Amino acid sequence: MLRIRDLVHHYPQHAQAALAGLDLDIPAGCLFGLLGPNGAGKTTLISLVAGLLAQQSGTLEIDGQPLADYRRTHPNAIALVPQDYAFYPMLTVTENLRFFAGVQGLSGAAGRERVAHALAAAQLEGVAGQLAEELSGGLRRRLNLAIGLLGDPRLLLLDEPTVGVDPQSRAFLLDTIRALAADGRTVIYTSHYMDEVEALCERIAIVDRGRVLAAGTLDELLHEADALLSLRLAAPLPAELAATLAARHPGLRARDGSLLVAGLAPEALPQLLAELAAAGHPAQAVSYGQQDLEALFMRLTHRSLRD
Ligand SMILES: Nc1ncnc2c1ncn2[C@@H]1O[C@H](COP(=O)(O)OP(=O)(O)OP(=O)(O)O)[C@@H](O)[C@H]1O
Repeated sequence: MLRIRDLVHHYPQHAQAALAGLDLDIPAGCLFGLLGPNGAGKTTLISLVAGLLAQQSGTLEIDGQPLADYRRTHPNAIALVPQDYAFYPMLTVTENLRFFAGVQGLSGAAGRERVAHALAAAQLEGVAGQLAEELSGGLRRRLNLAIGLLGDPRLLLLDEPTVGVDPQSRAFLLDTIRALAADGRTVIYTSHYMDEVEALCERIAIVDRGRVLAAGTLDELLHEADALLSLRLAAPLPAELAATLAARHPGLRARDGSLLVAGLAPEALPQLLAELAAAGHPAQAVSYGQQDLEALFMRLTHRSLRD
């Protein structure tokens, strides 16, 4: 459905390209995850697809049509749900929805039907008359999403839609997004949360410095990943010791009471176990050969998602 080739984008007064020749194919009806650290180019990419930024060079096509032509013939087919709250705090939930429906040319009975549909899809009926500024973080995210659904888009672009929400709202949002994709929509989902992308998305692209470093189904990506060594420890490793070990064993990271090491040569294992024991943190259990998206991500980008 969406075909992207050699997409380049420069912001004025910014020497480094935000997109540096990005290639990507996103099949129709796919729930697609864009995973990348801060500044990777995710927002720039979806802003270009949404038409918020003018295309500078490269190819952007939907169903074989240049994006600009597609947008002209299908004005409401692409919707962006931005990272920031994009509604009026001093209007109620319903007033916001009516206003944004009007902006999209949805008036009269059709407009009312779309507002009711968006309210129901985001389960906001119970707070329809409340001022947006009085909503909790989770309900604000749902209002952002509801506004994105007004035009019944075929392609929905979600920019970190679960940032700052409580676990219950997060679970609700993820279920809603799944249902939207199951309905045949194409959904592009950007996130820092590896677990969300893993659980939600059928296909994933790892993006960094304006390029796609790897793309495919989770299985395909993990197939290419290095085997992962996992050590269970009695207690979390002190940060200083973890840093010392990471300097000697690239791909090592401490997570709670575990130590994970990607791509460790088997002959280096005894030395690592001896170092841990000498430091007073002997491994209690060792497993080898797991695959892990986070390890692949770190190997490809040389940084963690929050760097
Ligand atoms: N309006 C702007 N003006 C100048 N430079 C920008 C602008 N927006 C983004 N950039 C730069 O372009 C690059 C890509 O940024 P972008 O926001 O697309 O990344 P991102 O992957 O969405 O990051 P984040 O997860 O932090 O939102 C970064 O180097 C960023 O500093």
